[in-house]
Amino acid sequence: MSIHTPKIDKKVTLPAIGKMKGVEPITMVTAYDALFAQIFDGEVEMILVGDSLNMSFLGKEDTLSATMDQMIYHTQAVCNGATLPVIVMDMPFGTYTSPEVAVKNATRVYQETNAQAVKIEGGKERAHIIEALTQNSIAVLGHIGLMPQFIRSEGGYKIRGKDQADIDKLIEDAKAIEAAGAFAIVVEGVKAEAAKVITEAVSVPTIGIGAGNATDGQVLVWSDMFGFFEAFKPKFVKQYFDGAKQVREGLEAYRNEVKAREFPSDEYTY
Ligand SMILES: Nc1nc(=O)c2c([nH]1)NC[C@@H]1CN(c3ccc(C(=O)N[C@@H](CCC(=O)O)C(=O)O)cc3)CN21
Ligand SMILES: CC(C)C(=O)C(=O)O
Repeated sequence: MSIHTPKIDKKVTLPAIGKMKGVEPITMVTAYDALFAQIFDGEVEMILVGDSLNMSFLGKEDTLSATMDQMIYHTQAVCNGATLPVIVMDMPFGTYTSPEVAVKNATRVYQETNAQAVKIEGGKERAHIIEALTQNSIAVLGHIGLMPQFIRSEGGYKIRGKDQADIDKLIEDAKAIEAAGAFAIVVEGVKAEAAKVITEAVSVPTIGIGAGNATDGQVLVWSDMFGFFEAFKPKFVKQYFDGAKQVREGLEAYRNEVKAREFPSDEYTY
């Protein structure tokens, strides 16, 4: 039905993502269902089925209680809606505690969904997990910097890369997960200067969120960028659409018409 012409007209592959570094910024958004995935199909190179869905779909306070079953269900929905972007599923908290556990859980992602990769939070300390996954032919998107699955143990969401020691640690993390085989790395909540040097230190693309504009790509949570998520608004969120406001206006019009017996008019009546 759409008269819209998509920007991307063929399947995006993981090697194609790698080749975009230094050539063209990579665009990524989250999606949790088929309807929005269908709208995003052909518009962005990558879609993340983020465990942020625990907050912006399920309404919980943090991401920690997301489960494999829940993530797989949403990833199936997203894969039903979008076929062109690389689709990445976030591995939930506690599902990659050892190489064996990680391989067992991530194998389900390839067997039960059409996702091309999984995302794992963690730097050097998780490199052996990423290595086990990639050696078992499961593609991994790394994730360093502010890592939401660490919120309780860290005592909050903390911006990283504020001093040279932390920048050095982040570079070490990025290099370790690149060496372990990650095809790209999400760099979240990091000072722009730090994200720039991290990006320069690795040969795989960095995908930034709250990490300035020197990374090789950007990712945003769809419900943040379109104004549906109202629980909080981090500084890095740019709102491109006023979703909640538009929906409320639509609902008010509907309510008024129903109350006035104006809807359904003849046009909508058998
Ligand atoms: N809807 C949504 N959007 C997200 O970007 C997101 C999620 N959910 N859930 C998982 C994580 C959590 N994220 C967050 C949450 C809060 C801040 C935050 O409060 N940031 C403060 C700065 C904190 C500091 O200075 O140390 C801010 O004011 O931006 C940042 C990232 C990003 N992720
Ligand atoms: C914020 C992004 C990068 C994420 O991990 C998520 O959506 O869960």
